[in-house]
Amino acid sequence: MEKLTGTVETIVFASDDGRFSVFRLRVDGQRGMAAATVNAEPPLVGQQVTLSGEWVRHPRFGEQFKAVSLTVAAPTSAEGIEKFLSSGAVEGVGPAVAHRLVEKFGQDTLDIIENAPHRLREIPGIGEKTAEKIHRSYQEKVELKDIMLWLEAHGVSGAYAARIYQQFGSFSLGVMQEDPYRLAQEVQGIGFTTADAIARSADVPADDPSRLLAGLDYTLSSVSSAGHCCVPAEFLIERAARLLEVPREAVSDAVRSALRMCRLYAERLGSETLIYPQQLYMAEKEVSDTLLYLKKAAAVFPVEDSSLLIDEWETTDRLDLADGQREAVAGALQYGIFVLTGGPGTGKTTVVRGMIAVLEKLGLTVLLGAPTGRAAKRLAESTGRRAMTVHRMLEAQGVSEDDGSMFAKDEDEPLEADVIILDEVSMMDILLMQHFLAAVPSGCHVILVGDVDQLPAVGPGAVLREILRSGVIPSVRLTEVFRQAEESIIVRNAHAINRGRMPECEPGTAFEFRETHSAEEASEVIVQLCADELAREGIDPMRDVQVLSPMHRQECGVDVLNKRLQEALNPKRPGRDERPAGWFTYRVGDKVMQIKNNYQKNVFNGDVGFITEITPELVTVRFGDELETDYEKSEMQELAPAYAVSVHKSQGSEYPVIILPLVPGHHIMLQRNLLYTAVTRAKERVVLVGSRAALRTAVENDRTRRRYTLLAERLAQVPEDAK
Ligand SMILES: Nc1ncnc2c1ncn2[C@@H]1O[C@H](COP(=O)(O)OP(=O)(O)OP(=O)(O)O)[C@@H](O)[C@H]1O
Repeated sequence: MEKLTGTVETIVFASDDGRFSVFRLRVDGQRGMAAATVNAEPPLVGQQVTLSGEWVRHPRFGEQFKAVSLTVAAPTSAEGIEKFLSSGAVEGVGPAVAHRLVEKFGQDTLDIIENAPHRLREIPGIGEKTAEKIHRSYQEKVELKDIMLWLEAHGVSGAYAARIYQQFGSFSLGVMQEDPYRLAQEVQGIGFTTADAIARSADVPADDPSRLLAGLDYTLSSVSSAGHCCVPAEFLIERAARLLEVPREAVSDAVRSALRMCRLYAERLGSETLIYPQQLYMAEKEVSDTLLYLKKAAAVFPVEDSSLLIDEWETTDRLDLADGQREAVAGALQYGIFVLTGGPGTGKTTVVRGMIAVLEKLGLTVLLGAPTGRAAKRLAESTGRRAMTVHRMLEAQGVSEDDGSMFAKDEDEPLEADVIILDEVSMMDILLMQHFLAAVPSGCHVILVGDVDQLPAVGPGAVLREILRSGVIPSVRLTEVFRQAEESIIVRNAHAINRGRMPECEPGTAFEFRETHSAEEASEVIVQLCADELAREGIDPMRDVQVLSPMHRQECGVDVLNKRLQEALNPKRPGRDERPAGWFTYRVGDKVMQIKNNYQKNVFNGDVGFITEITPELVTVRFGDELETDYEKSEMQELAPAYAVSVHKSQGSEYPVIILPLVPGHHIMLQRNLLYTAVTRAKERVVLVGSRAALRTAVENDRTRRRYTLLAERLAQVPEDAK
């Protein structure tokens, strides 16, 4: 490793996320300048830096010093100080003021800015406010530099400095030294591993209680991101002990003390003890309590004979409801909480329309919602009423959910409605359900509609399934399929798959299977179908076809398919602007998906659009016919390429044609409810591509991985008279 010392002359490039920069420096004892790169925030112009790393040859930029670490000393010479201050690094100081300051205070300038800012007023033109501004801005730089130095000195990348400073300001060094695990909890982008590296270098012992707790938190959060609300104690202890490299007994003790502090909670189920993080314990308990309360506190609507009202609607709508459907419409009038489930084409939407008609006839206010923007839009279209996302209904505050939404609607300011109907409830996790139920006014009837056989929510819990499993919440499960036979081979096959039977796949029908012998071949067939075969049949591969995949990585995973489909459907051309962002280079014309709800832009998770323009600052995306939205560089992570999307991401959306690869490499994802969810996204045509063996595995595998949650037990356990 070589060392290089010099004075920074110019900053050539600094990435927005502070993870990479290029600068030029005048190397000590040498003539001329050198270019250097570092995976960190850039130093300041005028700073004395010492780099260690190696010389490399960049194909475009030539000889560069690639630094793996950078340490900074404040400029010491008067000339260096003036250069540093002139660079605009300190607010309130430009070249003229810098010159006057150095002329007056010489080598002491920085010392005076830092420790005696009142003296800055000796310079004509600097008043009290400006002096204070200069002091504060310089102080910030000094602190940031100190944090960076501390991190580098402890073997952790200085790139985290800005984020730590943003969160803890002047307390940063204190937090890093005294309570480093707070970094993992409170600084975005810092996980347990980084916080642990910082803590260990600050000599925090391996069995320090704060370390054990942080390790438990981390293990529990990775468990909940796999969809669980709780986890068997044994499993938690085993995993945390392995992560922390400490004996199991130490972790057991930490669990016991966390339970005493109410940081963790425990429940017993048979011989098993299940451990919850506090947030999910509260969520599960509140959801259970509120559901039972709603059941008990249902308002009695002014209707003598509901069947007359239903008859009337059947006549106007020229429809004969099946018994289950009738029971469900009546359920909306009768119960404070009611669940309607059923597969595709079983008439859930028809029942919802019936419910709305009957409830409105009684002059009741009905609110409609769904967990995603796409699902809300479809609900609005099929009922002819306004429908909102649950987040919007609850008036989520904050730009996107990641900001840790707070909701304006809650128990203190509940929603205003007599009845609330939510669709696609299989996609709601326990936390969203908790927030929703908190905002339901007393006496209001809540109707939850969804297909319980779909994949559960991405977040923790399996709310819909658990409510049904409890057996204590009134519900109807529709099983009869009403869709016309000819248009419903997709629906028929969806039901077959759901019962564990192989689907009928016939060439030339709306449900085809293309046999391939390798993942490479499958991905070639998919590209050929989109770029050639379907296009020749007049199907627009960009707008009408959605390629889905069970996985992200691997040959037939979402990432590879996106690259290959982009190459085939929207190739590189001179004059077609591009923007690299992470692993994908976006191009004008690309099909993209919004992957977070963004209330300011009015675009929601799952919305698909096309890039219409790329400038050095902005990427413009058109969603639908009306909405055009600009994305700044820092917002690009809200987008993902959408030539192919994961089955999970497709939940709640429908497409004319879906193509799904099923190859043995997808092994763990070959599950019945995943295949079922994918197939039920298609309105007109399904093409499965892969091996029959993989299809069979998916159909037969109904061992959907168990989700640890005790919502059903909680609901069912409460003594009958309290329900
Ligand atoms: N009782 C009935 N008699 C005749 N046709 C019906 C009946 N119920 C529903 N249908 C028809 O069956 C089709 C499917 O119904 P609907 O759209 O309500 O089902 P769904 O469960 O919401 O389906 P999906 O989940 O696929 O949207 C529609 O064309 C609807 O008009």
